[in-house]
Parts: sequence; structure tokens; C-alpha cells
Amino acid sequence: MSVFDRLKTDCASEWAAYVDHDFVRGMADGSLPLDAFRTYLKQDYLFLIHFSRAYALAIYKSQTLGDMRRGMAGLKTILEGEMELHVELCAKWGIARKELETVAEESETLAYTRFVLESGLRGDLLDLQVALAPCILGYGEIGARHRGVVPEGTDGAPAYARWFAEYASDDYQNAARDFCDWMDQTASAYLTEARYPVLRRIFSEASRLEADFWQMGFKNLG
Ligand SMILES: Cc1ncc(CN)c(N)n1
Repeated sequence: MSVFDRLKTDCASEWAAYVDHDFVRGMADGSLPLDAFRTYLKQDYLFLIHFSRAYALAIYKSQTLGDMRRGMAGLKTILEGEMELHVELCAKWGIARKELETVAEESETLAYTRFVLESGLRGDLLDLQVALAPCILGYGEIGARHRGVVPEGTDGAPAYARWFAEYASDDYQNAARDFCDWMDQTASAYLTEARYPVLRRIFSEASRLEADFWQMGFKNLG
């Protein structure tokens, strides 16, 4: 069993609350208010800036050149893949890249990103990977599950279909698979049963913060 599968099994309720959140269901059936998605997407741009810093920290915490390369691959997935999706979607609504960078940070964005950075600063590469895992692996699961299912006809449907397509893409799915293998490889060197409860707490907390991040999208709806 992979470390990811073990953590997911042990944190089943937090995981389900994240990947089956109403926000995700609303994107999948097209009913999510477009304003909620815009709020989410703008905050997610800030989120990804901090997650890029977290992958840079993973490079710093690496013990081998192989780990460094894998950290760099994660960084590239964000900086050259995901963030461009946000810029592309926001451009359609007249929101420029510069404006995205100056959006005020919501407390949910702050809480989640700083939790991950703090987990990595305080711990080793494995602590940081476990804190990062719900992000990359949860979106991989969501993308694969909802690939091509958004019905047409609502304001948000084209954006939601584009969003799911990005996370269902071969590039993203391969990045998620590589991350899972990388975490298993680190665990084979550093995981002991004595430290597992700490890792489980990190994974549980990060999954809970992911669910809060979806919920944040519904804030400020009229
Ligand atoms: C909040 C959040 N979680 C995960 C991902 C996928 N990297 C994301 N873009 N944003």
C-alpha cells in the first residue's frame, strides 16, 4: 500500500469532505455560481505562489540530487502549468495577471499556505511532502473523477469544463503519480511507525484546510 493510500484510509472523513465538497459538485453539474468560482480562482493564484515557495523549500530539504529534480518538476507544474490556467481563465473576464498578484489574501489562503510552509520548515522532506500531498493528489483524483462531465448551458460551465480538463490532463495526472512515487521513496528511507501519527495529523489538517479553501469561494456571495 502506498503512503498516500494509508493516509487517505486513516483520514477518510476529512478526505471525503475535501474531494466531495459542494463546490466540486457544483462545478461538476454546472450549478456553482460563477462569482464563487472567480473568488476561488483569484485566491488560488495567490495560493499557488506560496505553494511554489513550498516546492522550492522541498528542493532545499532534499538529501539527493534526484529529490531536487523531483522538487523542481513540482515547481514547474505550478509555475508553467497551473498558474497559466488561472491567467487564461481570468483574462476572459478582463482580469489581468498584474491584478491577480495584488488581490488581498483571504484568511483561508493564509492559513493553508502557511501551515504547509511551517510543516516543511519545522520538519524534514517527508513532513513537507505529506503536507503537500492533499493538494496535488486531491486535485488529481477530482480531475480524473469529473473528466468531461460538466453539462453545457450555465454561465460557469465552459470555465468548469476547462478547469476539470486541466486536472484530468496527462501532464497533471503524471505529475500526481510521480509525486506519489516520490513520497513513497522518501518514506522508505525515513518513515517509522513512531512518527506516523505526526504525519497522519499533518495530512488530516491539510485535507481540512483544502475543504475550508473550497468553502471560502462561497464567502461574499450576494
Ligand atoms: C487550494 C488548492 N489545492 C490544490 C491545488 C492543486 N495544485 C490547487 N491549485 N489549489
